[in-house]
Amino acid sequence: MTSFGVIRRLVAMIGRPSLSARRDAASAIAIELANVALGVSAPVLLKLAVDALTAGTGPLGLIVLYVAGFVIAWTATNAMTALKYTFTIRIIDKLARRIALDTVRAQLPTLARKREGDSARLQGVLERLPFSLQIVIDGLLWRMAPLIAQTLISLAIVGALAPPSYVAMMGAALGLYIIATGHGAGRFQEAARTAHEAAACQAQTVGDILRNARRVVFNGNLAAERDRIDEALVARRAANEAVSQLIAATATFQSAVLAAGLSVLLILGTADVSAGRLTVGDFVLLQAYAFRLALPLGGFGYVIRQAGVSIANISEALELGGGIPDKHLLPASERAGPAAIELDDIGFRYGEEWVLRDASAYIAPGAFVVMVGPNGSGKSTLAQIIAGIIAPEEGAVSIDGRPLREIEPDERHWLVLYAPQSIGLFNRTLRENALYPPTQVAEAELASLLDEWRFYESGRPIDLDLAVGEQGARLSGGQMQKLELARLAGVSAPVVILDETTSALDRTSEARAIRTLKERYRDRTTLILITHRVALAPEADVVLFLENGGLEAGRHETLLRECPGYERFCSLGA
Ligand SMILES: Nc1ncnc2c1ncn2[C@@H]1O[C@H](COP(=O)(O)OP(=O)(O)OP(=O)(O)O)[C@@H](O)[C@H]1O
Repeated sequence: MTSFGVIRRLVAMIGRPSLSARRDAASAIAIELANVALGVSAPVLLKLAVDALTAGTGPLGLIVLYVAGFVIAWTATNAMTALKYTFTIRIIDKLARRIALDTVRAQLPTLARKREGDSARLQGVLERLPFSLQIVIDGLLWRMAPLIAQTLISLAIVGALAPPSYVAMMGAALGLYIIATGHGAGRFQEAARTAHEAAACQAQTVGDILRNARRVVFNGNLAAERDRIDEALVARRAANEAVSQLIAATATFQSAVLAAGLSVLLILGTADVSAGRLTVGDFVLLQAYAFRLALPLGGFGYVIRQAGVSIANISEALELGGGIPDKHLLPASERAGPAAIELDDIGFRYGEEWVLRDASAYIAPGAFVVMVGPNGSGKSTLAQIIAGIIAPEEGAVSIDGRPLREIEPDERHWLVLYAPQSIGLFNRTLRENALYPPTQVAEAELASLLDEWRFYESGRPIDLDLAVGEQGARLSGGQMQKLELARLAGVSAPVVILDETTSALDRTSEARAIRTLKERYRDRTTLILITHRVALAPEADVVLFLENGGLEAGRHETLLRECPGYERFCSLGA
C-alpha cells in the first residue's frame, strides 16, 4: 500500500460512524482552526504594539492592550494544542483498537489453518501500531493541514504589508524545503521498509527462541541462540543505520534551506528598516512569521522522516486485517446429533509428494472410529481434510451428504471439531482451560471426571484455580491431555476428531477416558481417535488404516484377515 493509500484509509476509517471518532476529529479540527487564527493574528498585535512604540504616538493603554492580546493569543495557542492532543489520543486509541481487532480476527484463522503462520511477526506489528499511528496521525496528518493554512495566510499578510520580494523569498525557501523533504522521503520509504522487515525478523527470532526456552536450555544451546538473536539485532542495527544516515542527510539539507532563508530575510529586513522602507513593527512581524513557520517546519521534517517506518507498519497491519466480511464468527446452527462422513477418492499432496491417493470410506453417524498407521502416513493430514481445515486436491468429503467444500469455514469448525496433536493451553487457570468453549461441561462434572481419571496420581484434591503456566508448563503431558479430554467430554459437535489426544496417557487412563467419551457421545457425536496403539481398535466400529498413501477401512477383525499391512502393523505391537 502506498503512503497516500495508507493515509486515505486512515482518514476514511476516522470518518466511518462505526469508529465513533467523528466528534473527536471535529473537535480537534475546530481547535486547530482557532489555533491557526490565533497564530496568524498574534504577530500582527505585536507589530501594532511595536509600531505604536517606535512612532511614540499611540496611547500607553492601547499598547498594553496589544501586548496583552499578543500574550493571551500566544498562551492560548499552546494551551489549545494540549487540549487538541486529548482528542488526538482518543482517535489514535480507537483506530489502534479497530485495526488490531480486525487484524487478529483475520489472521487467527490463517494462523490456525496454515502451519506456517507467523505469530511473532503479527505480534510485533500490533505492538508497534499505537506508536506508528501516533506518528502518522498526530505528527503528520494533523500538522500538515494547519501548517499549510498557516503558511498561506502568513504569506498573504506579508504580501499585503511588505514588498513582494519578501513573499517571493519566503516562497522560494518553502519550495526548496518541500523539494528537499520530498526527495528525502522517497528514498526514506525504501530504507524504512527494510528497517521494518529487520524489526519483524528480530521479533520473530526472539519470539521463537523464547517460546522454546526449555529446548534451548536443556540442549545446552543458550550461547548459540544468543548469537542468533545477536545476528538479528545486528541486521536490524544495519537497517536502522541506513535510515539514520538518510535522516541526517535530509535533515541537514532541510535545516540549511531554513537557515539560509531566515538569514536572507533578516538581512533584507534590517536593510529595509535602515532605509525606512519597512517599519520596525513590520520587521518584527516578518521575523515572528518566519520563526513561527520555521520551528514547526523543523519538527514536521523530523516527523516526515519518521513517518516512513510508521506508514510501513500501519500498511502491514491494514493489509493483514483487510477484506474480512463483517459477520458472526460462529454461526448458530440447527444441526444436532452425530454426522455421517463420506470420503470419496481423496487425494492430497504437499508440494510434489502425494500423502494420500484414492482414499475412500464411509463412517456411519455415531460411530467410534480408530485411525492408525505408521509415522508420516497421513493421519493428521486426513483428519484435517475431514475437518475442512485443508482441502483435498482430488475427491471430496461429505458430512451428512453435504460436500464440505460448500460449507463456510466457520460452520465446518462447528460441524467437525478437530483437537490438534499438540495441545496449546492458555496461560490461564485449569478451570478456564477446561471450560474453554464450546464445551458445556459443568464445573462439578469437570472435577469429578479429572478425579476419576486420576489427574493427580496421589488422588489429592484438584485446585481448579491453579495457573497452568505458559503452554501448560506446570502440568505433565498426561495431565494436559486429561484436561483437554475433560473439556471435550462436554462438547456436542456432530464430529469430534482426537489427534493423538491420548498419546501421553497410560493404558488404563486412556481406556477410562475413551469409555467416558463414548458414553457421552452416544447419539450425539461421531468420534474419530488417531492413535499409535491398536489396543482400542477391536472396540472400534470402523478402523481407518493408512499406509504408503493408501487407506483401508473396516472392522478390526476384517482388516486383520484381509489387509496384510494392517496385520503386520498389529503384529509389530504398535
Ligand atoms: N505443512 C506441511 N508441509 C509439508 N509437508 C507436510 C506438512 N504437514 C505434513 N507434511 C508431511 O506429510 C506427511 C504426513 O504427515 P502427517 O502429519 O499427516 O502424518 P501422521 O500420520 O499424522 O504422522 P505422525 O504419526 O507422525 O503424527 C509427512 O511426510 C509430513 O512430513
